[in-house]
Amino acid sequence: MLALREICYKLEEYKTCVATALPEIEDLDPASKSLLQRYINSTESTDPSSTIRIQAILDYMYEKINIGNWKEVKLFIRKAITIATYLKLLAHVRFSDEDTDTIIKQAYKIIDFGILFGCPLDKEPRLLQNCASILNTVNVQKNLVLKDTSTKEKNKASSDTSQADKFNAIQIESIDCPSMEHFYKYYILAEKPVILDNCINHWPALEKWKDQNYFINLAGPRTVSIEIGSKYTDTDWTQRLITIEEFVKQYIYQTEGPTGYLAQYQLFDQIPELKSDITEPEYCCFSDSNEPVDVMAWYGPKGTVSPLHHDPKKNLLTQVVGEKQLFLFAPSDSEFLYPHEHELLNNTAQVDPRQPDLDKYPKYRSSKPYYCRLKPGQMLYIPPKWWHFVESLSISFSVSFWWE
Ligand SMILES: O=C(O)CCC(=O)C(=O)O
Ligand SMILES: [Fe+2]
Repeated sequence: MLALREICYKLEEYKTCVATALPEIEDLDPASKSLLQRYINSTESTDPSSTIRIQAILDYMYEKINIGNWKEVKLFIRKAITIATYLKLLAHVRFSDEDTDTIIKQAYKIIDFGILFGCPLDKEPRLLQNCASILNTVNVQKNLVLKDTSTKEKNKASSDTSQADKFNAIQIESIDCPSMEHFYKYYILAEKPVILDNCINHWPALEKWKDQNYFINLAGPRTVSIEIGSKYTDTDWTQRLITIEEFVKQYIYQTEGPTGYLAQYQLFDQIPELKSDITEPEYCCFSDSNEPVDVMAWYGPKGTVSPLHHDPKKNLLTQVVGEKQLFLFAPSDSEFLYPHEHELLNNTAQVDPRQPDLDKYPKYRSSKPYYCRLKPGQMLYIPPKWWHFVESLSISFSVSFWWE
């Protein structure tokens, strides 16, 4: 366990790389640049009022990124956010006069703002993640009040395993951890979905993640972005920034109020400690590109719904905690599923396969649904462009591996 002063020294070791990164951000306005430059300068950072001045830069940048479409936000602004965040963190840890617990919790909030809205610097792409790892070496008091009910939920949900008939659907076949060749030939090349059993028995996550206190312990004060509302196609759907501790307490265990879902979230990038609980499946090596595999977390209570949609990459959707029901359709079924017309939603279809409205969507009758209930320890291979609808039947944590 390190003292706060040592933490400061360790954080400050990144100053040199930030100092070289700043001049390379070419389009940044000279006023912001020279202000940031002043704070990288070590004598200036011993001034406690620097927190306020750096915050002013961050507020200004934040205003800029909130204009227009997120995808069009200029990278130089996001790089400047990363640098300003780092400097704010230094000033905060050095000058805050709160108790250590509060300082550390606040420090995680500062870092996560930078991770969410900033972007990697070329020279030190994991700057803020590394700062978080340094903070992890200080022991903060944990506040655990939760009882784990996931086992109860799981048993209830598992009581009915074969629902495929009820939905007039074909049960997706499951096979025991196939050889690489078998998986490649009969599923990847054939573009066929399949459930893989017994491939992740060695994952520590299967045990560790059953207890939601584990996440509070490991990363309670970290901020994440969650989705609120039953599904992203609803008009009242929104997103919210929240700490993991608040999320677990307010949304994982809640039975009333709107559903909160930590969906399609790069949690393992932000909190690398969680990565050691899982392993990238070897099947992901069958790739047509050098792009890294996208590893996404899907963590939520019972009742989260991902409406019928398709994704461009291959997917091994891995169930770690709880149970989900899924409906899959081949790409050739698209016309029977009524994709939304708007460009932003045209990978999403309107039909709800649980209760298809056949008056509104008569062609659905011609579709061929595939169905499964995915249980802890199982992986579902979803070929690229296959439609999928996903509903959690209990508290659930899934990890998807997307690759090209
Ligand atoms: O689990 C979910 O809610 C959706 C998962 C999904 O759509 C995916 O992995 O591509
Ligand atoms: Fe998906």
